[in-house]
Amino acid sequence: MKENRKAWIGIGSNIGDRLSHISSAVDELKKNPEITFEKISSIYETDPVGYTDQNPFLNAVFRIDTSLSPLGLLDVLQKTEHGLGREREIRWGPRTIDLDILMYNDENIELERLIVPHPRMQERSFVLIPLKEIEPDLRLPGGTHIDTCLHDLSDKEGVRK
Ligand SMILES: Nc1nc2nc(S)n(CCO)c2c(=O)[nH]1
Repeated sequence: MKENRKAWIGIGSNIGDRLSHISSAVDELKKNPEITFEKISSIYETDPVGYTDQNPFLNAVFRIDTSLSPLGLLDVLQKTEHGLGREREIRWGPRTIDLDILMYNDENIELERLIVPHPRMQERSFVLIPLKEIEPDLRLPGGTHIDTCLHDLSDKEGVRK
């Protein structure tokens, strides 16, 4: 019997009917017998960071319980993205749906395909604000309390419920 593991996933969309893309992706993942949704944040409207010349995103974060391995989970997320028409044109560019593994248990993973914890999560209010909603007392990888991390970020006003 495989023991189950916790994973935190970031979801985002900034093309087309963003809300329906997000709810379709969640519905698709909920059908997977190896994934149990435990918590899901509100959906936030967020200003684009990184590549800023694009439409605003809708973002959320959810926690799952899963028997999938990290790469097994990545495969399921990428299949879900492709099923919703995600085309990886510009790496940082607009996308119908984006599913990122933020954390997987307390594991550190450094693979070509997968780096966990997500290397940019601690500098992104569009991740930390929804994450704090579902995990208010979370200590981020490296031990920093999520409030401390959020306090230092300057892009908080770019995240709106
Ligand atoms: N607000 C916001 N900005 C972003 N920039 C990139 S790249 N992405 C894609 C996630 O890696 C986002 C996003 O999801 N939300």
